[in-house]
Amino acid sequence: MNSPLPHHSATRTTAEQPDEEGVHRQRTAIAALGHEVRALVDATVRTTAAPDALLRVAEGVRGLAAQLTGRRARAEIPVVDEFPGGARMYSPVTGTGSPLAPPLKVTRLDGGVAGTCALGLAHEGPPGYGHGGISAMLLDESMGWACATAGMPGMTVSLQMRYQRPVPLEARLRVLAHVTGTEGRKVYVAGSITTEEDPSTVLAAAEGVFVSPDPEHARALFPGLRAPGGSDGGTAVGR
Ligand SMILES: CCCCCCCCCCCC(=O)SCCNC(=O)CCNC(=O)[C@H](O)C(C)(C)COP(=O)(O)OP(=O)(O)OC[C@H]1O[C@@H](n2cnc3c(N)ncnc32)[C@H](O)[C@@H]1OP(=O)(O)O
Repeated sequence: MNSPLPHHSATRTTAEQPDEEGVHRQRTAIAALGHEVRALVDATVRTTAAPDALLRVAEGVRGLAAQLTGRRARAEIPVVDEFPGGARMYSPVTGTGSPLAPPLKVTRLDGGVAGTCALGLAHEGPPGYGHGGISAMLLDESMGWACATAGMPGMTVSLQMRYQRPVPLEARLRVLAHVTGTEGRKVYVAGSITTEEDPSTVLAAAEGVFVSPDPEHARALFPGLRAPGGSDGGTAVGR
């Protein structure tokens, strides 16, 4: 699992809740498929193959996609997820099941979180370097985790980025985030990206404001979210 932070396993209601072993098997399989599709994405943006080969592969991929049956509804929280504050298998940032995710692995630090990942050619902005939007995504997500770790899961209302050096592709990166203050439902957070090799040179930095929605707003935004036990329809957030 990619998100070893505290989670709320009872915050979601589903008609068919698999047992712990079933969830583990499903997550393992989701991560295995995510890994292979990420490799496919990498090969897709790296290849120099001729048009005939590209068209042949396109046909094969269409056939594979047709085997992925079932369809999760837009606001449905996957049975393998723990939201908020836990595993998000299909997150475009941390999700081991997402071909879009680097994926970023987040761990708790004293006073914040640290994330590690490497970006690939699929995340390119300037040739050889990461796209600025991808850096913002890594920071936004890590800062969101810092809020959750501080007990105030929230949504970004402001994110100010500073791009100081280009972020190299194919280098191990370290993303740090910590809460700098709170004011009512507002959480102030700061974050930075460096390489693991040179942690003293900040490549990109961000300051953000996150807001914990009040319970009524959270219920409206996330209808799949329920309080532990699910009886009162309340939420585990918005405190
Ligand atoms: C369940 C959790 C799940 C948490 C889920 C976590 C998933 C993590 C994902 C990573 C993070 C994301 O990408 S989140 C996705 C991107 N963000 C969004 O889509 C958020 C869109 N915004 C919204 O939906 C809304 O703004 C909410 C729900 C966040 C808050 O609405 P609200 O509850 O009505 O809050 P509102 O009264 O307007 O504002 C609350 C306080 O914040 C201040 N405020 C508002 N905007 C700003 C701002 N830009 N800069 C400074 N301060 C601001 C207000 O002045 C007010 O201060 P005062 O008067 O109280 O002093």
